[in-house]
Amino acid sequence: MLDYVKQVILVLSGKGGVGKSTVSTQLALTLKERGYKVGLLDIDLCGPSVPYILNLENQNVHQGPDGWIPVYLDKEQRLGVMSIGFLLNSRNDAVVWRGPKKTSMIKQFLEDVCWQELDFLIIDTPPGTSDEHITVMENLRQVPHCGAILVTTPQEVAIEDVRKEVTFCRKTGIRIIGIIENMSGYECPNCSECTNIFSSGGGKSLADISKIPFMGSVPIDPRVGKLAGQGLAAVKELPDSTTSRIFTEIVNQLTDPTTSD
Ligand SMILES: Nc1ncnc2c1ncn2[C@@H]1O[C@H](COP(=O)(O)OP(=O)(O)OP(=O)(O)O)[C@@H](O)[C@H]1O
Ligand code: SF4
Repeated sequence: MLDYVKQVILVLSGKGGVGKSTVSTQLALTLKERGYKVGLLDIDLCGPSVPYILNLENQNVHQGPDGWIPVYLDKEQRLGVMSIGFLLNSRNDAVVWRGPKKTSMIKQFLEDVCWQELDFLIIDTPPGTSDEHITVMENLRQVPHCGAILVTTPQEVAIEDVRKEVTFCRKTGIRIIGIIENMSGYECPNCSECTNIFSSGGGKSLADISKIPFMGSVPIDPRVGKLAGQGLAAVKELPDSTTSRIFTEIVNQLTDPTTSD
């Protein structure tokens, strides 16, 4: 399964609203800007926000002879996207499915999308550890070059939840690539001064304690919030921002052969 994908990255968070979809999309956009072929699979069945963030909300996926054809962000087809959101009439439609139906939809997402050859497949998951995660983990355990990035915010309560994610990954045998701390201070768009609104450094200390690589701290930047809905990469639109620098560093870590399995 997924043998045409060089690297699969699951993006996980213990809590909702920590910016997991923002991190997944900026990661995908940064990799695309660097010339990689990328797939972004949104399996947040209850709150699929990737089509909105990438400004692809009114697009439809089509069934080809070999499965679903993803929606492409660019005409060069460097970033393909698949989301349950493409199958709903509106973003506000709730998917109220029981476990078995969710499980079979996720299996279809993993098996029946014609991605073509990909350098990276990024999988945006729902928050927490639910049926969806168990299905994904069971299906991906055998896939070489599969790992998870954990996203958290600096507050203690979010860190506690990410600790549970670490245990979950270790129990299910998924390699943890690293932790990203999002909303780590507020970067003023005028003078670039960064103010710690919450406590800071929680993600880094959890990474140190758990012996997991710490990949970077992304500040709250209102300009990044505004990129959501437009499908624009911070590395291209805000090249001088801290966010751009951090995503560049994160992608360097992912593409450096000495840091991968
Ligand atoms: N670094 C940031 N700077 C500014 N705004 C941000 C940042 N990260 C996320 N946001 C904003 O916070 C909100 C929540 O982000 P996002 O949807 O990515 O979170 P999530 O963890 O995926 O949520 P969910 O639990 O619903 O899946 C969005 O409005 C997003 O634009
Ligand atoms: S951080 Fe700098 S630019 Fe932003 S409000 Fe304060 S002084 Fe003004």
